Amino acid sequence: MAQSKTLAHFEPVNLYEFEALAKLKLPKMVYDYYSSGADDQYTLADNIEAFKRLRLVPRVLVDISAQDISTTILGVPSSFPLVIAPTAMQRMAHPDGECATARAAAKNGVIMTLSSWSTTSIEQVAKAAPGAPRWFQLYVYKDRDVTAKLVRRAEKAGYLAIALTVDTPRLGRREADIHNKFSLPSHLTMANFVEEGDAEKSHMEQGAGSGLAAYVASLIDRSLSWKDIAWLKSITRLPILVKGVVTRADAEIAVRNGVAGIIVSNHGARQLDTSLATIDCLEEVVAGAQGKVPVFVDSGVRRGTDIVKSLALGAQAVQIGRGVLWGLAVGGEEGVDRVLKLLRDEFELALGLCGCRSVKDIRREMVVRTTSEGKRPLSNGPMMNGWASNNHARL
Ligand SMILES: Cc1cc2nc3c(=O)[nH]c(=O)nc-3n(C[C@H](O)[C@H](O)[C@H](O)COP(=O)(O)O)c2cc1C
Ligand SMILES: CCCCC(=O)C(=O)O
Repeated sequence: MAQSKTLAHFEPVNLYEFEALAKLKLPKMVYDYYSSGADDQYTLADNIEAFKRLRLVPRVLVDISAQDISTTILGVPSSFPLVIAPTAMQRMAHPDGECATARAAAKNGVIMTLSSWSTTSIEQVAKAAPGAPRWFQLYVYKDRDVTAKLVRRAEKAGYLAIALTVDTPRLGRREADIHNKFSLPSHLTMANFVEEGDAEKSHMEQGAGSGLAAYVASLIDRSLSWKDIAWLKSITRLPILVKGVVTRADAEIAVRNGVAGIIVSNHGARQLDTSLATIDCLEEVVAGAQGKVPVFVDSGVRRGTDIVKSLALGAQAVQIGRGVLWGLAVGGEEGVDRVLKLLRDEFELALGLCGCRSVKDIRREMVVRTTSEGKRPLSNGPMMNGWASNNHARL
């Protein structure tokens, strides 16, 4: 098989190499859509840079011969603290699209989130890996009946939670998509609307600019507000997570509105350019959540060390978006499987080298903020945290 052959010839050993290989394989329009951020892409770069500014402070001579990196997410076991973020239109990356992702997620014991804008239907994805834990990401259409129907279908098909995306009342301006006149290739559909015979929602027109921007502008409900959490709760018994919160104030409101979890996200820098990197917002949001609901983080996670840092700053797990798309493009299910295993191995290694046997051993003190040159800020003194200086008081 051509896909496997590529893997056999050049085995990517990190997510950046998966991206480089994916770029070679994908049509330019598709690669550009997947990789782009909004406007000048300052936040796109900063999502990565911000993780680099954080440095780890390891402890030594801890027996790590029996590591356990598993965790529990909303009551569901997860082989390590990672959830697959929703990314739209996965069959542009590989013909097996969302089904390949679902199978690889199930095989690796991690939760997959399916996008509202999948190119495979809610039910088909459920059938691809029966019984595996999955969340459904919701975009709210102006037509609330259409929206409610999506939620009911997800519930019926066994999805365990609804991730309501709250950072996209309008689409961020992705300049490559405008140049490329991006639209969903005509052999593919927004599969959740095909059965309804709703061509306006299942297809995307190619027009003068980004077809996606036009689709969002005409169909997505810009009036979405906090009161709609109550509406959503009135139509489903599934737990609701809000995806796209980046402030303490919004985290507090989310908790008051009875959400089951908060996902700190800037949508992989595809919405508001020059917004803060999410890893720099995480602690604020964790404070706002007051320990009442779990907090997750995405945008810029590329390495096992990024997962350690996210957990040290209070996340229960990370989500990854593009990494899975690169895996899909490189090798379908096998490619996603490789990406998940890679991140799992990197996380286990980083955790062990930090002197942690399990995720429970992760402490805030393991992470320090540095300047962009990787220097500790002077104001924090030479040894700015107890983790490094308290002479093994923990042990
Ligand atoms: C190509 C692409 C499509 C996406 N589609 C969706 C989507 O349908 N719904 C959603 O809530 N987020 C979507 N996102 C955002 C991701 O869920 C996630 O927040 C982001 O990709 C995380 O950043 P990362 O790509 O740096 O891991 C998409 C992101 C990308 C790159
Ligand atoms: C409304 C956005 C469509 C899919 C998406 O979330 C993305 O491209 O980032």
